[in-house]
Amino acid sequence: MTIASPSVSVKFPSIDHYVPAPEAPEELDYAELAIIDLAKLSTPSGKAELAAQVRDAMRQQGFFYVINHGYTPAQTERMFDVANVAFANVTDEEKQKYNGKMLETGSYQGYKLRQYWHIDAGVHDQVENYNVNRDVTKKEHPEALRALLPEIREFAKQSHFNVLHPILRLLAIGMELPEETFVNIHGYDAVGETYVRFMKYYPRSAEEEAQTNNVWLKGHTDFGSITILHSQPVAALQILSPDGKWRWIRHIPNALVINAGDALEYLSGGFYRGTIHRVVQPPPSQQGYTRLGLFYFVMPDDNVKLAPYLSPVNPVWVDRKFKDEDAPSMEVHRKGRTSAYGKSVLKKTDEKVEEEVINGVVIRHYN
Ligand SMILES: O=C(O)CCC(=O)C(=O)O
Ligand SMILES: [Fe+2]
Repeated sequence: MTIASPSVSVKFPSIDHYVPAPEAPEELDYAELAIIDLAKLSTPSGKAELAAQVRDAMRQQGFFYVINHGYTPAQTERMFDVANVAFANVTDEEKQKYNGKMLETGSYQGYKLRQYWHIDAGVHDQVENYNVNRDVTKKEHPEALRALLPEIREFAKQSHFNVLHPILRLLAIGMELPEETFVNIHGYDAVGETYVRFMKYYPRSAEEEAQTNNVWLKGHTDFGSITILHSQPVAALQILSPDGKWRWIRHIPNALVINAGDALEYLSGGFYRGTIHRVVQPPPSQQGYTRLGLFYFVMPDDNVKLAPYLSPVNPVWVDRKFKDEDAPSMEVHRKGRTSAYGKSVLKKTDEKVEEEVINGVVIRHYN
C-alpha cells in the first residue's frame, strides 16, 4: 500500500485489512460532547477560543472529541490494521512469550492476555491488549510487528507532538498557568511510560454477560494524565455523566476521544478530573463482532511529583488527596496502579462501588 503526501511517498508492508462492525443503528443515550477543532490553533483568537472550550469540556464532561489532528482517514485506517496484526497474526505461543509482567514490575508493556483481569462474580475479561512504549526499541516485539515498528513510532510521535502537546498547552492556559507547564513534564525523550495501546475485545458468552451485568471493563478513571482514543464504530464505551447516568460515546469517523486521568487531577489540584468510564456489551446489531481499539496512554515523566500546580483560577485543591510533601512520583503512582489493576481484592462499599487503597489514596471502581 502506498500513502502519498505532498513531499513523500512511502511503501508500507502489506498486511490484512481489519473490517470493523457497521455503525449501530440503535437509538442510544449518547453523551453530548464538545468537538475541539485543532485547525483553529493557527490563529491567536482561535487558540484562545479553544482554550476556553477545552477547559469547560474537561471540567463539565471530562471527555471531548478532537478533529483536524493531522491524521487522514487513510492513515487512521492503516493504524487500525497495524493494531490488528498484534492479535490476528501472532500465535498463542508468541503472545505468551511477550506477555507483560504487570503484577511483578508495575510496567505495562507487551501483552495483557485474556482472562487476566477479574470483572465480577468470578468472571474474567475477554480483552487482549498489546502495549508498546513510545520508544519502540525498549522491548523486543513479536515477529509480525517488527516490520511495522517504524509506523508505530511515527504514530507515537504524531500523537505526542500534534495532539498531546497542543492539548496540554490549552489545559495550562485554561488554568492561567504558563503555557508550557504541562508540556515540560511530558517529554518525549524523558524516562516514563507513555505508550501506544492496541486493544481487542472478543464477544462473550451469554452466561458471562449475565453474571457481570454486561460489563466488559468496570467503571474506572485512567491513572495517567491524558488518554487519547481513536474513535471506532463499535458502541460500548460509556461515561458516567454529572447527573449520575451512564451515557454512550458516539463514533465520529477519524475523530479522537480525549479524557483526563488521575495524574492530571492531582497536577491540576482537582481543576480537571479523571472522568469515570466503562465498557459494556455493544447494542444488539453489533453483538458477535470483535472491537478493536487504538490508544495513546499518556503519563507525566516518571520523576514528576504529582503535587498540584495551583493558580489564580484554582488557588486551593478542595478535595486534596495528599499533602504536597507526600505526593507520589508518577513512577510510584503508575507502578502501584498497574500492578493492582484487575488483580487486587476490592472492598465493596455499596451495590455499585468497590474500593482499594494504593499509595495512601482511595481508588474506586464502579459496576
Ligand atoms: O475500550 C475503550 O473504549 C476504553 C478502554 C479503557 O477505558 C481503558 O483501557 O482504560
Ligand atoms: Fe480507561
